[in-house]
Amino acid sequence: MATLLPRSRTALAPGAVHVPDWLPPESRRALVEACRDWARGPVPMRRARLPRGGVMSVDSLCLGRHWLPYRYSRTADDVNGAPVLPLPAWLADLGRRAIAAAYDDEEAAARYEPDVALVNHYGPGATMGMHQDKEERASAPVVSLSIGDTCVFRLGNTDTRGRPWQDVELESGDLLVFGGPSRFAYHGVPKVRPGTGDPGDGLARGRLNLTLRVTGLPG
Ligand SMILES: O=C(O)CCC(=O)C(=O)O
Ligand SMILES: [Fe+2]
Repeated sequence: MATLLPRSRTALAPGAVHVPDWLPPESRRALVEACRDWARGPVPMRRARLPRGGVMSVDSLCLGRHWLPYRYSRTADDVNGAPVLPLPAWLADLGRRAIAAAYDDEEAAARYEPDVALVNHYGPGATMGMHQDKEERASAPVVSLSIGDTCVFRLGNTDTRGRPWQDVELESGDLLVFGGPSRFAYHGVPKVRPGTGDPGDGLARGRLNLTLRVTGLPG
């Protein structure tokens, strides 16, 4: 989206860094294409069912390991039981470059070995409630990439899903890393702004989010 003021790298909280416009247009297009390929299977995108009967409004798929509320599995136990696709080496590399960019720390980047990616697509009306990413058994940072429509991302605190929180607009190409003291902060996506994405990204509509994580689970 065209902005009047240039947006700059911002530390939102200790360990939480927003890097606007980090992904160049060709990388956005390549990621959109890759997501399309992954969605062809063996595990299609799905809306996860929550234990109390609700259904998430985002469509999601996983690489490396399958996430379902609230655990990881090698196979897509709540979809079709198929093994999930591996996390491609190029995507883990992108994660390392993201850590280097956010923290300006080449050593932290070299150590970063994500083993899962979660891909979410926000179609019309989709949101994500406040939650912690806590099925992982490691405290390495989460790398989050946004493509398509702009959203309001809400970064809360580590104690409760309520205030204090801060809202930040994530636009197409933005990188957000949350690690260190912010790794287990509550967060969510209360709003996506329809029609704000760049058609050049190759996404017909909605918002795509990829998160890379280190599960710390035995291989
Ligand atoms: O869409 C986003 O920016 C956040 C996604 C998220 O929090 C998650 O997949 O756990
Ligand atoms: Fe999350």
